Amino acid sequence: MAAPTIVYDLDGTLADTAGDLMGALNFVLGREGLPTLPVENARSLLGAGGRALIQRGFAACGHELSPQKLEMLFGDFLAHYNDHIDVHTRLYPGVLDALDAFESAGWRQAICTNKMEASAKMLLDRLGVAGRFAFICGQDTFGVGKPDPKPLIGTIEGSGGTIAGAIMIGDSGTDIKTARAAGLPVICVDFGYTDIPVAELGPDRVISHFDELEAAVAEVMATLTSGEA
Ligand SMILES: O=C(O)COP(=O)(O)O
Ligand SMILES: [Mg+2]
Repeated sequence: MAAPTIVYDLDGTLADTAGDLMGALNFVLGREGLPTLPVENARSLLGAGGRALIQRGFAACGHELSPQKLEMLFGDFLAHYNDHIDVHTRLYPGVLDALDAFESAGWRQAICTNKMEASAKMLLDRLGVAGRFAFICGQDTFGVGKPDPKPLIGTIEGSGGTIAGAIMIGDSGTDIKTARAAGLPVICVDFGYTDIPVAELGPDRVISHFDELEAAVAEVMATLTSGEA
């Protein structure tokens, strides 16, 4: 059987990126003369990519954006973000050990994020882990972002893996919907960016630390092969 594939979401799952994403949002809000938003707002603003973050951030300040204005702000947001991508951003505790464990066990590992592909690759490189992943997929890689299953399926295929035997690890309802639409099991961390507690959104398992990931994956995979799913 081909090596199984584990596909990770990035923001709120592998890395705590909220400080730098909210920093870039606050840069464009400030430039428009609007108040800045606290980093705690990240839970309800992140998860659907940069354009959605800007739209939601401006909506929180009572502003609707025209498509043209949004594109202009997105360009400035992205330039600021890419220049400050790892000021506050860190991998969550236990991530490196988990990546080591799955690599040693022969898994293919990949990323499927709603970040832009270039930003995701730059960030993973700065965090010293880009080489761990067989494929890194962003919101622009296949022309559509999560929750459409296309980027997840493309990530698995791009990694040389197969849907059967693949699993998604995420932090939000977006990741759960994406995994379900692609027919994959999904495990969620409970410390990421979602305003509704992730346990209420129906993942196969919830973990609170990466130390719990190997056991959770083993349990979910055993359930699938025994047909109890
Ligand atoms: O950039 C975002 O809003 C979310 O990205 P994610 O898909 O890695 O959580
Ligand atoms: Mg996420």
